[in-house]
Amino acid sequence: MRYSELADLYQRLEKTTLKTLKTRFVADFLKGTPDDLLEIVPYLILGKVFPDWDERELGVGEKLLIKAVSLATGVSEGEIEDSVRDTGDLGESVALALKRKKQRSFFSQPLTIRRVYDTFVKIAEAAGQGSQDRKLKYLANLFMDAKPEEGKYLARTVLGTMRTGVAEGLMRDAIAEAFGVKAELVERAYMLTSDFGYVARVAKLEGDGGLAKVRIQVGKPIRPMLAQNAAGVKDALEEMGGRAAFEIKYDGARVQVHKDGEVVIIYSRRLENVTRSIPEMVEAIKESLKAEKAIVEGELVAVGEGGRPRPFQYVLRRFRRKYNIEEMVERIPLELNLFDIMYVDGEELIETPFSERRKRLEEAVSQSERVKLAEQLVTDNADEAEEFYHRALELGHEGLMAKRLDSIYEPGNRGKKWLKIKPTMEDLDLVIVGAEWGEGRRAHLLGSFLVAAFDPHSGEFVPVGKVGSGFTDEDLAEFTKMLRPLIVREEGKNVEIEPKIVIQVTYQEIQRSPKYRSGFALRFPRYVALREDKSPEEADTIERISQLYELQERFKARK
Ligand SMILES: Nc1ncnc2c1ncn2[C@@H]1O[C@H](COP(=O)(O)OP(=O)(O)OP(=O)(O)O)[C@@H](O)[C@H]1O
Repeated sequence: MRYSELADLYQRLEKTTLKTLKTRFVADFLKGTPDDLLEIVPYLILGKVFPDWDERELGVGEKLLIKAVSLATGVSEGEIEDSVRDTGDLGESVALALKRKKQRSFFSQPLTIRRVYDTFVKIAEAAGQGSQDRKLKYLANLFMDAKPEEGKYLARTVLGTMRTGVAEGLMRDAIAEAFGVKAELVERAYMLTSDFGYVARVAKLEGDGGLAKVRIQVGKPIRPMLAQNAAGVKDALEEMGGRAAFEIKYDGARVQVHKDGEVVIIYSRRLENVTRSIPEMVEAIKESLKAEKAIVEGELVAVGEGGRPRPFQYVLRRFRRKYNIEEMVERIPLELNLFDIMYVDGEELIETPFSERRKRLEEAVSQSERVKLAEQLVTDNADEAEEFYHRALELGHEGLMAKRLDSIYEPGNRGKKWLKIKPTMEDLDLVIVGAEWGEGRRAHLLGSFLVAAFDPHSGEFVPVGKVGSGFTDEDLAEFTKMLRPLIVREEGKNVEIEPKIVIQVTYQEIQRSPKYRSGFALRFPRYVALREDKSPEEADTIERISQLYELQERFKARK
């Protein structure tokens, strides 16, 4: 299949904002995709080469890409850079450079999707000495045979800046439409395997029946089950029917561990493979997890003096580190608090009640200094739970989780089977969708950021406020650098930004307001931290804000 067909699809997707139309375009394309490409095409459509949980990445930056295009077209690197400054869009500039190319090489071969993908794999796998040169050569070869439009999308794929507005929900619907299968079954299979390529293949070749039989697989991350807020311990206990498991809510980063014999893979909350950044945990898990094959979940916490937890950003620093990891092992010691088990030695446990899963977890793990079980109290006594809650806070933890004893594990669901209890109003994790250039000394920096919540029904991001405080000068410089490539449109001082970056925002209150389409506005929003561990679709939703609003009003009424 020709790559030009895919380029054509990207172009059509870019030209419409209508979700139904986009879904149809993607569905038609998938329908026409041959079986052997079905595992890779959904990801290419999403603007990715590999699923997020795949450890491979291209490792190609803007500089190398420009060099490759220069090599392929004879247009100098300087000229391409100038052009990027003019167009503000590298993809566009690559297309322009390809248009200027004097002559098509005599041996030029039309690009196929297979060739593009195989080249990407080679680029991702190039390592060690001379790898930059090899990557350059592979890329230049692709651009040599690319038509301008193809070049544009190749560049965007390589840099991860595709802007076709296709997200997970749309892909799910498109797979269902393409192969005439039920969207719920596609969703279910995806929640269990996080693999659109695999799901698309099963949908096509085995239909609804095949999808319904999809099981979790060691080595493919399961979408995490999530929690809602509770106003307090008492409310939580009531909601759970009078008796519940309370656990410490550790303030770290959630991880999902897949063990298969000697192989241990650790996924972050975003289901990215973070194994390499925490080698000491891999060893500790191998020792503690007695089962041969297992999938377990827990919260990874950075421990400070006297065993007190440090803020979750420390764990994220560990995840980010690519070099001199050993030094970080010393500087930021970690502890894993396991709280769930989804699979053990051939047995799938997600439909097993939580109380039983906990037992299985206890059996599968022998605790050590680095690997522990989340501290738990099963009770029907509100005072006892309250006491546990206060002790958790005193020890420096975030609060408690309450879990229904009879609940199954619901991948990707934020239901009422798990509730979190925290002392303050919850900070929100919101997506940056716009910004404003500063003034005077800060004219070259983006200053105030329009933040939005996710609406899973429409797949859109709906603004709820503007955040201008809480940033240091360094933060603003970093955000400007990060957001510049994501600028979609500029109008005067205002810029529209592609929803990619999630930040944690604190605020005084949620207000009802006609100012935004969401109907809500944050009062005194303030930046707290960058949430690199969350994708835009994992940001807080409009429903959640509405729930928090109701909780807030209840709190107020009580006071
Ligand atoms: N004992 C525990 N059981 C379950 N989750 C826990 C536990 N301790 C800490 N956590 C963390 O709390 C989170 C549960 O809250 P929620 O489902 O709302 O996730 P979240 O959106 O990441 O929220 P938050 O920002 O509060 O961590 C889990 O994702 C996990 O990272």
